[in-house]
Amino acid sequence: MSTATHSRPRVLILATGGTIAGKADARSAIGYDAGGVSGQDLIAGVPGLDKLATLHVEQIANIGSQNMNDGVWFALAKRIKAAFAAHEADAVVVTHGTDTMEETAFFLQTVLKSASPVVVTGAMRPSTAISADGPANLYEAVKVAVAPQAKGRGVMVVLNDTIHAARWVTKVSTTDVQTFHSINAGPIGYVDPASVRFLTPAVQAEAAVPDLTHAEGKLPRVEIIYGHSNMDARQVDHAIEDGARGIVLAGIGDGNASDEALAGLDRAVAKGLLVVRASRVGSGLVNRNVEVSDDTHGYVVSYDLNPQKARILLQVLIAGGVTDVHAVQAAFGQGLY
Ligand SMILES: NC(=O)C[C@H](N)C(=O)O
Repeated sequence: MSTATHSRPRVLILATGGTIAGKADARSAIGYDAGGVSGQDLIAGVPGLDKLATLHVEQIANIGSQNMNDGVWFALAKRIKAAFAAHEADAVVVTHGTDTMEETAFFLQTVLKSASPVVVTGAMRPSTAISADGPANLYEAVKVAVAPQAKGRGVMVVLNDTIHAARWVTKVSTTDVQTFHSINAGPIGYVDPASVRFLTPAVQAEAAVPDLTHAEGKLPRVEIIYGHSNMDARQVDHAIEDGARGIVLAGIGDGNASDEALAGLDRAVAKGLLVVRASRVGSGLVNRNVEVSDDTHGYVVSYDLNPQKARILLQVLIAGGVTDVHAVQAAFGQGLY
């Protein structure tokens, strides 16, 4: 991308696939394959996009986000960091599948420390569907990315006229176009043909995590173990034997688990694994020392982070050498006031 002075803001679009790039499957009336249409073709299908910004598109991957992986995450993080460092772009828009969009957005939020906007968008209907939602979402994502008031807000998710912060956004419907909600906090803003309006001031918490954007390859292994009634410790013991560095409990209620499962988690702590108590419930915070004495067991709590985001934060911390239980707990509290 040129660094010359531009009258329009410069937006780097990084395409990774997803339903937004999905095409109908000729074998079935309802089926489609996520990924397939190129980022270049996606922007060509959105009238007026070129009037919002000078666009440059790069294809980072073309996959359904069910196949999202550390390799694509690091490729995205490095490219975004390099683009901002070289003043190549004023903002970045990532096109992505919705299944793991919240995880990619949170990973990027965790490892990037830039005031320039990064907006992740996608679609619930494939590009070939009647009333495909991708073009409007892409248009709105670029519109938010270039809005002056988007600066300093970190990584955002924009779909269906709604702007979400990476920390709180989560997918709540398998099929609805309004699938993203910001649990506990609500959306941070709205975008519509008339305006981009934020509901909160721009305060981006300084992430208490190491800079990993130069790291290569894979994040350390952290398992999520889903709590349920009649729970034993077999999965916990298996994770220990299998070499996991950490376990996130998607606990019942307030991050709870049976005595048997907790005994397994204690074995994990004794073996040097980091154990984070999160909740499968979907809203509310998991606080320390309520029904479970975290101080005694040596556990960390996830506060407002859902299990899949707690896993990412723990992976990034371990990868960066932050393994002291107090430092890990402090990092989970960053972003809360
Ligand atoms: N709506 C979607 O994008 C779902 C798709 N499986 C994906 O995450 O890539």
